[in-house]
Amino acid sequence: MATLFIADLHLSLHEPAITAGFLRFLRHEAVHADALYILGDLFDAWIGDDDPQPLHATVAAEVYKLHQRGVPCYFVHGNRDFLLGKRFADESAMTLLPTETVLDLYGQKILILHGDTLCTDDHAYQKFRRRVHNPFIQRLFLRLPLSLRVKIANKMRAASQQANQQKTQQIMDVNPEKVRERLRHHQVNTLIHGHTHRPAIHQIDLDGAHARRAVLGAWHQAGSMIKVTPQNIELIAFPF
Ligand SMILES: O=C(CCCCNC(=O)Nc1ccc(S(=O)(=O)N2CCN(c3cc(Cl)cc(C(F)(F)F)c3)CC2)cc1)NO
Ligand SMILES: [Mn+2]
Repeated sequence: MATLFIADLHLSLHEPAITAGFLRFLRHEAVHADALYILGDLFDAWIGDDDPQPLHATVAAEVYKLHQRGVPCYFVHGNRDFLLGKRFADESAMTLLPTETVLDLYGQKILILHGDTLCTDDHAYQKFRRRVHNPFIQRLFLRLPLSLRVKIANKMRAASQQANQQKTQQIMDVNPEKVRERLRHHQVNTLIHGHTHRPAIHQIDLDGAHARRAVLGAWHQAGSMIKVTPQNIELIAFPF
């Protein structure tokens, strides 16, 4: 009896070892779980479900096999793959979840989200996020020829990397008050997210009560998952 959470694999054609690790994880670990939640940035970029990259079809087919084995898979958008849509979700039999969801797992309420919305000190990013989450802008972008979307994406990824180098570590982490505000809003004492690539389970004092924030690691040299069972919540790093 376990529910698994992963995030920030940043799958791309340039990192075949991570893709191979993910497929092994699906076949040997996720297949035995009650459910798998992917909390965003599964892909390093996403410019539309019509992008014919072979990687997408490979991943969709492998995730679909979970569904055939009776393991539900849920997806929360990250700041990279926020355009992943219904077509890919159907191909992979993933259920798309909103930005924030409160789960009731084995009797414990848990708030799940990607984590970028917690980084409220990163004003430049929040401004970027508001713009690209505008439905009108999204419809416009997705109507552009794929070749133009590729060009824009390459420019934006480079600009992102550039911008991140200028940012302090502090502003790129979650804002502690925002974390507490979200826990209060949903009336939960446990939160699981990714995005910051700083894996840890933090104990939080929430108005005198005990709360915790569990952060998933990115998949670079190893895999990272959070395993929730009726007894506890574990952060596990594993070789892929
Ligand atoms: O940790 C931190 C740092 C976080 C860093 C955040 N930066 C970050 O995520 N950047 C980023 C994310 C996705 C990509 S992309 O390549 O996948 N792709 C680019 C083009 N996309 C687009 C969509 C729309 Cl609707 C509209 C446009 C428009 F209008 F601009 F053309 C473009 C779709 C997505 C490229 C870069 N902060 O706390
Ligand atoms: Mn992210």
